[in-house]
Amino acid sequence: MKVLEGRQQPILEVRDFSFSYGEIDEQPLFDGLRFTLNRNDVTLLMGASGAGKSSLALCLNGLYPEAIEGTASGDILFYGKNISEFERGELTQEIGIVFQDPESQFCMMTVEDELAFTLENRKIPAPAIRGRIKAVLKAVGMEGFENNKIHELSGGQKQKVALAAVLLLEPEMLILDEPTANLDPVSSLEFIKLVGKIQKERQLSVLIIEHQADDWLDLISRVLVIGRDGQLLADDRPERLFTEKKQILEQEGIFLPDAYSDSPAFREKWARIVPSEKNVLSVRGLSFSRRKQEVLKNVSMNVCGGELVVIVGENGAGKSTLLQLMAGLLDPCAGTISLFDRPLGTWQEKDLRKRMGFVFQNPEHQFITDTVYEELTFGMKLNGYADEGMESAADHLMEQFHLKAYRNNNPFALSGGQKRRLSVATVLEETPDILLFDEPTFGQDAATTLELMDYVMALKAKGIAIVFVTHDMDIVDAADRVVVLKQGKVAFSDRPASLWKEGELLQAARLRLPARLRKSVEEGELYDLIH
Ligand SMILES: Nc1ncnc2c1ncn2[C@@H]1O[C@H](COP(=O)(O)OP(=O)(O)OP(=O)(O)O)[C@@H](O)[C@H]1O
Ligand SMILES: Nc1ncnc2c1ncn2[C@@H]1O[C@H](COP(=O)(O)OP(=O)(O)OP(=O)(O)O)[C@@H](O)[C@H]1O
Repeated sequence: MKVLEGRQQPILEVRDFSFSYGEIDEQPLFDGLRFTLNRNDVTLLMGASGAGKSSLALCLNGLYPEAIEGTASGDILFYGKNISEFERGELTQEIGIVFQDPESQFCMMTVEDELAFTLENRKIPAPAIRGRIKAVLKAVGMEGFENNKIHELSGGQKQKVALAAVLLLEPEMLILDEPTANLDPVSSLEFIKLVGKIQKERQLSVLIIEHQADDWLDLISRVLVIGRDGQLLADDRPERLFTEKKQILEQEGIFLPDAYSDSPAFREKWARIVPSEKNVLSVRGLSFSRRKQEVLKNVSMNVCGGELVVIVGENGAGKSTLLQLMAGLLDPCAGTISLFDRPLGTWQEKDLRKRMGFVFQNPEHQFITDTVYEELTFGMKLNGYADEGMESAADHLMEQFHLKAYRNNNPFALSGGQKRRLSVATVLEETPDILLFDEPTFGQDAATTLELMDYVMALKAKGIAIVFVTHDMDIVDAADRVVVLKQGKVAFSDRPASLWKEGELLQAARLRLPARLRKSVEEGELYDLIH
């Protein structure tokens, strides 16, 4: 593509673009959008969960109408040419997109095959392929993973491979849809730094979709906000949007960056309720191997009634594996896991599921029915709910989790944040003794994160034991106890306040301080975070 020098060269022009998953005149998702993205600009796209950010990304990159059903009007031009005039697949080489759910973009078995496929499509000569793959894997922190099977990677590792694949495309424009959602805190910072470097080197146009702008502030020059009503609510410089126009974000329930926000830290939002001393779940001497790799080594921990325990650690540390073992979905190679002093293996499956709720890292792995309502009532039916009770319980959950308008929608056709809320809501129909959540708040805007946490904290106050796997250090800060996993071993288990003093451990486990401490302490004083 021939490009002119200069900062204001338009790369993508959106002219009066409207889109609907149904008919365009009935409730369009966005309506008459008009904006231009320039070469060498980094733009942040913000909006409440469900506002239409991912859908817009798919339209911009030409995946509509090929890959998504719906109706649209208006035009999108790439370097002045209407995107509908591009050959099939041509535009996807020019506008690289990293999807919100990285699993949806893979088509090969191993990491190397996936990346080689991208390079072969670009007609890169075979002898150069290996070297390029090695270099890109190093850049995203996945050196040596060439022969690993993609479906056997951890969530964050998959996200890193998806990023590597798009970087290999060397596109003119990058669209990144919540690219750091599953990355550990330091990997997330490293990735943002990498995007900045590549953007500068290649003068790319980058569009980032993120709920939390904080770590991107040094990179972005412009912010677009789409409202729940499908209108473009703002198109401005970050400094102005986050100050003079911040009420737009507040009204839409969007996170203000911490540097511009005076809202209290998460840990101050909920009254501190001391957990009981009653052990609900105990893990003793647990070891677990996947293939020949020992993923967990001699792990012991307890979770008490009314306690919020968070498990943290770098991508691939073994967090999701530990949670699945705690839920009885995998069997330990050594050690025991007991619920109320009875090993999990001695429980009837039906009783175990009544007493414990489990939310998968990827919400789609959990969905088994065709509508939001059926999904919510599936467990209730198994547990013998009466019809009227079931209807009102499901209504209550849909109301709480902003899913009422999607009652009859297919769970797979929800937005990322809506899927996450549905997967959390499905385990709340009963009041179990323990809830295990794998990254429950990812993909949420400020308002829905707070509502979800309010709900969970109310359950904790009732005495329910809660375990989170999370990369969100502000949520860690609000927990009763934090367990740090490092290469499958427990490296720390105590109050979060004690962890924040352990600079070396934070660094080794690729963690960060929560925002309230980052604000007051120069992070670099504790350790040199990005090398
Ligand atoms: N394939 C689909 N069919 C029908 N409706 C859909 C489909 N995909 C998404 N939607 C609906 O379109 C709306 C916008 O979804 P989209 O994923 O674009 O939102 P988003 O702003 O990216 O949200 P989030 O921040 O939660 O990821 C949502 O209400 C969603 O339920
Ligand atoms: N199904 C599987 N088969 C083989 N190995 C696996 C499988 N699932 C995960 N692993 C490996 O086990 C290790 C731990 O994975 P796990 O998903 O528990 O990590 P995690 O701490 O949850 O990571 P993340 O923060 O990226 O989600 C990783 O090295 C991963 O590659």
